This record gives sequence, C-alpha cells and structure tokens, in this order.
Amino acid sequence: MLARRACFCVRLSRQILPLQASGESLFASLATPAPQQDVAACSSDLGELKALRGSMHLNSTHLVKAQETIRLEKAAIWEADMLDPGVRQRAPLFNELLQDATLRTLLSILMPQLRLDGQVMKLQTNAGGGGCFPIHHDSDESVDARRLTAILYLNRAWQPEHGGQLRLYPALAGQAVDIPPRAGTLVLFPACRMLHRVMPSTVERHCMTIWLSQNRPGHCAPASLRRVLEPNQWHGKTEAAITDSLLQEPEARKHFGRR
Ligand SMILES: O=C(O)CCC(=O)C(=O)O
Ligand SMILES: [Fe+2]
Repeated sequence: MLARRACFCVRLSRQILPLQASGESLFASLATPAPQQDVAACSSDLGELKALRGSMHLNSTHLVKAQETIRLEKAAIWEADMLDPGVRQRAPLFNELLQDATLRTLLSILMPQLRLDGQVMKLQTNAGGGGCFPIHHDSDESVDARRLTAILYLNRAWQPEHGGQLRLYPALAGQAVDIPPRAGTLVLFPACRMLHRVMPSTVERHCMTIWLSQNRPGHCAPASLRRVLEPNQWHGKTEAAITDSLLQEPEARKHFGRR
C-alpha cells in the first residue's frame, strides 16, 4: 500500500512539475497506476455510487447578475455530497479516499504557495441523454476556500461516440483540451482559474470530484519533506529507484502512511 501510494505520487509529480511553471494554465491528466487493481476498485466504487441513487440531488448552476442570482437545475446531473453523514456511511470506499491526505500532501509540497489543508468530495452520475455542464469556473478566491479540482472518472466502457468529454480552456495554451472520462483517469486543475465544461453525454457517466482547499493562510508542508521530494534529486533515476529512495525517508514514510 505504501509503495503504491509513493509510486503514484512520483508519477503525479512528474506530470505536474513541467506544467506548474505556467501557473494559470496548469492541468494534469493521468491514468492511475496498477491498472488491474484500478479496474477492480472502479467496479466496486461504481457499485457504491449506484447504491446512493436515493441520496442524490440535481446539480444546479448559479447565474450571478447585478441584482439577482438565477438557479438553473440540470435535468440529468445527479450528485451526492460527502459532507452528508448518511452518504459517507453508505459509501465507505469513497469515504476512505476522502480521508486520505496523500494527494493533498504531495501537491502542497510541489506548490507550497497553495497551502492546501483541506478537502471535500462529491459523487456525480450523469444520466446521459445529453447531460452536460455549461462553461464555468468551479470557485472564486472571494467565495470559498477551494483551490484545486481533482476529478477521477469511473467509466470503464467509455467510447468517443458517447461524448461527455471534459473540455478545459487553459488560458496560455490557446486552445481547448478534451479529457476522455475513461475509468482511472485523474484530472487536476485550478478551481478558480480554469474555465471548463462537460460535453453532452449520450450514455450514463460517473465521476468523483475532490476539491482541495486552503482554509488557513500560512499552513505549509514541512521543510524536511520538501527536501526529500526535491525534483532535482530525481534526475536520471528510474521511477522504481525514486520510489525506493522515497520510502527510505522516515518523514516521507510517515506522510505516505497517514490517512
Ligand atoms: O463531470 C465532470 O467531468 C466535471 C463536472 C464539473 O465541472 C463540476 O462538477 O463542476
Ligand atoms: Fe466544474
């Protein structure tokens, strides 16, 4: 378990480091490691999500105008909020993931300016029949503490003709990027800066979103851990060698083992 998490972190860092220099247009999309285990995990996660049908509510978009805010319900997008204790109890696998600080710890080390110190989760089922999201930002610095969006897709049988791609509009890239919502794909982007939408989906589509937040200004990953993960030390080494050396470090072991 420890090695799997450490290896996941190394892969994630390698994706993120070249992108983070561009700040505004940061995004990363990666297949999670150990495909066989992922498929098994995705099937059980999906079963858990389907069992939650009764606790889901329709997602709505808030259109903010000068004098009023209009709320538009989306007919096909059903969501369950993990802040609801009933949902947490009926979705133990997702709850375990919600309690896991690995991704947040790693991202805090790579991007200390974000000072990530909390996370919330929602589960989503798009019923198909054209279900989609209009173009939007997930948050705003003045509205709440969410700073990074992480979405894990759970659609094993996804085909391009099903639609439902996540379309990102990275400011500096100059053109839109489509992410297929394939099982095991994890996508990361800044919650307040990345415009995005979901293309109409002709089939049922499932995903889980974690929003990583910055609640306490001044919170930062320990310096000793930042040194351990200093990417210059990785130059020329294989992923397995980096994972091994990471696991030798007591400070890193402590963090990867933390729930
Ligand atoms: O379903 C997706 O891929 C993204 C959904 C989304 O943009 C949101 O929940 O804010
Ligand atoms: Fe969004």
